[in-house]
Amino acid sequence: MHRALEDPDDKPGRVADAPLAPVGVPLTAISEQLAARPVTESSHLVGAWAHDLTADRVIWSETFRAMLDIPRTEMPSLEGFVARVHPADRDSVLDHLRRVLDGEDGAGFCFRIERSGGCAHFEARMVIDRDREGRPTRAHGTIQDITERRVAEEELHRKSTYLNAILDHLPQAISVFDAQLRLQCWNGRFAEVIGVPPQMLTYNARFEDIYRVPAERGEFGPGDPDELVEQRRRLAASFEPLLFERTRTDGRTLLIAREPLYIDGRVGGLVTTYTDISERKRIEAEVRHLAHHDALTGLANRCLLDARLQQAIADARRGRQQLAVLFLDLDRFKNINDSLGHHVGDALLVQVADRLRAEMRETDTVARLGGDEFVIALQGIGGASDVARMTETLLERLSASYIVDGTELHATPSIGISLFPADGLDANTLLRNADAAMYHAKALGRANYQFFTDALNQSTTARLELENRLRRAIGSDEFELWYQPLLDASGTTLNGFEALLRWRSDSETLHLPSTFIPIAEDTGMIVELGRWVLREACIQAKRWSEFGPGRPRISVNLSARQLRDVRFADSVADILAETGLEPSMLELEITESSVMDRPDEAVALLHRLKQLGVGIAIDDFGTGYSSLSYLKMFPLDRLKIDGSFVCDIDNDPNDSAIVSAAVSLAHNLGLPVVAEGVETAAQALHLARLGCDELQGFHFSRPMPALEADAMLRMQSW
Ligand SMILES: Nc1nc2c(ncn2[C@@H]2O[C@H](COP(=O)(O)O[C@H]3[C@@H](O)[C@H](n4cnc5c(=O)[nH]c(N)nc54)O[C@@H]3COP(=O)(O)O)[C@@H](O)[C@H]2O)c(=O)[nH]1
Repeated sequence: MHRALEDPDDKPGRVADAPLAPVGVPLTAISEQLAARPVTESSHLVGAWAHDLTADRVIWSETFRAMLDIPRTEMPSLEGFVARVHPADRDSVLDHLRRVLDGEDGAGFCFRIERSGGCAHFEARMVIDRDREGRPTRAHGTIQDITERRVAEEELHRKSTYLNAILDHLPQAISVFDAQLRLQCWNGRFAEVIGVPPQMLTYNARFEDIYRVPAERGEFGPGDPDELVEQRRRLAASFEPLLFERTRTDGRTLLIAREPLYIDGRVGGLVTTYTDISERKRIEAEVRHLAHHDALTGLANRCLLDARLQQAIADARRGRQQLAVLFLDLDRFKNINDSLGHHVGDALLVQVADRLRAEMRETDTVARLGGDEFVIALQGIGGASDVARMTETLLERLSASYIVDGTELHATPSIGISLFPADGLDANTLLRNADAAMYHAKALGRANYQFFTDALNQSTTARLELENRLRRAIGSDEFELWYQPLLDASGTTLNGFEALLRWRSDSETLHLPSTFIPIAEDTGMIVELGRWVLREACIQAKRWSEFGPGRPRISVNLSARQLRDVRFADSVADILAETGLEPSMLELEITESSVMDRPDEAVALLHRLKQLGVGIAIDDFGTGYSSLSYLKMFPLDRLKIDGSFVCDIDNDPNDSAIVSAAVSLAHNLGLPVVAEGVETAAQALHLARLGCDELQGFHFSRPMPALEADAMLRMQSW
């Protein structure tokens, strides 16, 4: 810290102030005068002394004696005085006396004496009288107790030492200018922060001289440095509080806080702190970036896409231009993720994002919505043919092979396109329609693009309507369970029923699950609906269990979404407890894909269900992974061979071979096999010969309402 206040110099032998007593006053006069004063320990008392050098006679005043604690009985002498001086100061005192006698101008000196309460400090003045030849004839002088002053100075010194240390340790730079804008106080960082040589910063240095240096370096922007400095000087001279940020030419950002300094109630200067907030700015920018960008690919996220789309729509509306929204989804990306692992999937997404970025113009927005879904907003397009050309290029680039971890991968996109204003006037509609067009592209065989059309519009609208009706239906008793029998291989014994959901939206229309289950899954309604199915099926099975011996088990289909519901196992337990159904009478049918989505979580859930005592069957076996490893991993009770292998089993030897292999695989694992979709007696016979344990299909019975199932059960003896 640099300051105006000089450090107090407590070395004996030097006095900074003017003489306390006039020089040359006759010693006798002083001593008589002083001897008359009371002896007290007061800083303004003065003790006097004289030394007749010719006669070697010393005189001390009463106060002198009192100050130095010398008894009246002691004869005054130079030695007597020196003996009382603090040993550490003796040499310098004697040296001073000697030098003054030798003719040096003797001003004053300081010394200490030891007292019981600590050291007392004295300031001494001394004058030498000389004869005509210049020989010293008499020395005389005064001493004054300056202990109080010294203590105050030491305290001040200690305080300023701490203050300096604190200021130099502060992370901020600090400067204090007085009311005339002259530098009074500053710390080490100040020179560095404003970029001036430290030696330029001196006490009373002028504001304008200091700030000219950064102004000339261009820190205050372009313009005449003198004018720029003058502007700043005028602003500072207003002594108004100020808080502002300044980015330096080296890229660092300073937060500058300026406050008037009040001394005795009046503005006495200006205190300015400079905080380097570059790191904070960097983190803020990073947080802002993260809030608006996808962490994996660095592309815009949903939030930024919405903002950009709204802006682009407003621009397009003003400029009467068109705008295209491309919704892009990678075909079979899930397979890559599942088979090669998420790290490969992620690396692929990053490469896709890079290719998209490379293809797009500055004005376009490329966003990742999550998973393998990307959206591109193209501004200022000429028309649909323009967009088609760009999309074809995109399709070609994205379909070229990728190398991930040294492995060549192939991933094609399906792209849906909507145009502003034709296909929507707001961001949500454009996105929804582009999404619908993308699904259409997928349905048409993937690796292609489709524009949104009126027909699509109609089917999207129809789907939305259905979605709303379904939502209403859940609360209004419009669902029914139908039951399809499961028979033994001979087709004579009823082993169980599969519960199949139906939706009776009015007395006329009975909706099959394929028309509404996918919507219920997409919207999450399946969780509530599935709970209703499970409860209804358990109530029914409990009733049947009371019909008598030969109780049929009940099979209930589960969707992937239900398996992801963390409370699913609890709700199964609750329903069993509520309905009183014996757990072993309930079998849950899950598809391969629904568990392979998150195998670890699925294994845990299936084990919990197993602990409840319910059975678990793999449905549609043969259409998905059909892998031995997962069959071993999951706690299964039955395997249901998909109907697609059954329908042509009598004509296609491959189907027969597949069923045969599946049966031996299941039997080796101790699992019974059900063949579903059995429509003819020949198929039933064929499947029984291949070793299937149970059969299900229209050949035996179509799904039927509960009352019919009741009747069938009562005739169990058929
Ligand atoms: N999550 C839930 N999914 C459910 C529920 N109820 C049904 N579903 C799923 O819907 C799919 C279609 O069911 P549905 O239209 O009822 O068709 C079933 C049978 O009618 C049909 N089947 C049976 N035998 C034959 C046959 O000989 N030929 C033929 N063409 N079709 C036949 O198969 C369907 C039963 O299949 P599966 O479940 O694989 O045993 C259906 O796949 C269910 O997954 C529900 O409550 N929740």
